[in-house]
Amino acid sequence: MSATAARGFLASGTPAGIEEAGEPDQPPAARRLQEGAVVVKFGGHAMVDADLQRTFAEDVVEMWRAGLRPVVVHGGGPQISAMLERLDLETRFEAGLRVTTPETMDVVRMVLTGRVQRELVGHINAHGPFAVGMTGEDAHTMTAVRRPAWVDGRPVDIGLVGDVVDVDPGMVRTLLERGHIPVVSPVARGEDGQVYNVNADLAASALAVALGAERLVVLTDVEGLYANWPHSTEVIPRLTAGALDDLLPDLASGMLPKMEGCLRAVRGGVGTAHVIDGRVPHAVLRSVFGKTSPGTTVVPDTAPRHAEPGV
Ligand SMILES: Nc1ncnc2c1ncn2[C@@H]1O[C@H](COP(=O)(O)OP(=O)(O)O)[C@@H](O)[C@H]1O
Ligand SMILES: CC(=O)N[C@@H](CCC(=O)OP(=O)(O)O)C(=O)O
Repeated sequence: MSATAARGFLASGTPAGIEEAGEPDQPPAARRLQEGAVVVKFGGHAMVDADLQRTFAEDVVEMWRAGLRPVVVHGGGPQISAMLERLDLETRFEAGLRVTTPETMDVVRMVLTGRVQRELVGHINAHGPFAVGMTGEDAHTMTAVRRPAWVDGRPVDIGLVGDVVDVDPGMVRTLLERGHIPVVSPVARGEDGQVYNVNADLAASALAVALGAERLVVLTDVEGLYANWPHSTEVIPRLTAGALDDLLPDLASGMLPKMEGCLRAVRGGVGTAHVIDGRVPHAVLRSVFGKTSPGTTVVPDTAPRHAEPGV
């Protein structure tokens, strides 16, 4: 779907490929979502293609034009790994999280805030003066503590990896109220004076909870959560928080922080959390305005079995 078609969808109807979502001038999902923020996490694997970055930016601006309040939290794992490799620095992951030495942390901060965030801000601002980049450090938005990790039941030291324990959403709210689209890098401050590397899925989830967001939408490089991966690529379309909780210990690394983030989000009051395929152009618009979201939807335990349009 082109940007013009996407605009057409919001303005006057439904282009091919998107299910009818409601009245043509403004889909019901849009009306409902205007009440709250929609936190969109753009994963590093989904953003390796410049065209996808551009269509992602178009989607975010279209959401804004429809009256929604999008907040972007970006990843950048592959981009960090590429830079570490160029610098001849070793990198490894434990339980889906990058083992972060002080030297690694410098590179993480440089790549996320100096490059990935700037690129996204640039793509969004090609459409107008919307995006403002910030990190979790700014205005004490995210406070983190060192995250403990276990592998096979044994504790492992993963260094300066943070778990967000406090979010002050004031600055993000101020930006939203002033009509901006915040673009947030997943770096947080610690009360111990350290800067922490936070997995972007978990940062997005914590921010969504603090904002009381209507939705968390996580873009990645697969169609959703696969049942029995890597043996099958059958997508689980819908999960309650309780069912996801049971599944979590069996998940492999990439999906682990994503699904943990979705679980924390819905348990923290976010309406629904969605994992969708960011390789599909305009996936965000399909998720937010379609009758049902593609990919995997996580709902609170109390959610009605037959969800409303747009869920
Ligand atoms: N159950 C699963 N379903 C789908 N993908 C899975 C699953 N378990 C592990 N994965 C892996 O997780 C990856 C997505 O996580 P990740 O590489 O961290 O992406 P991102 O950069 O979007 O955060 C997929 O490409 C896939 O290889
Ligand atoms: C602690 C930790 O693992 N932090 C991540 C932060 C970036 C991220 O999460 O990027 P994706 O969403 O693209 O995976 C990292 O260093 O790769």
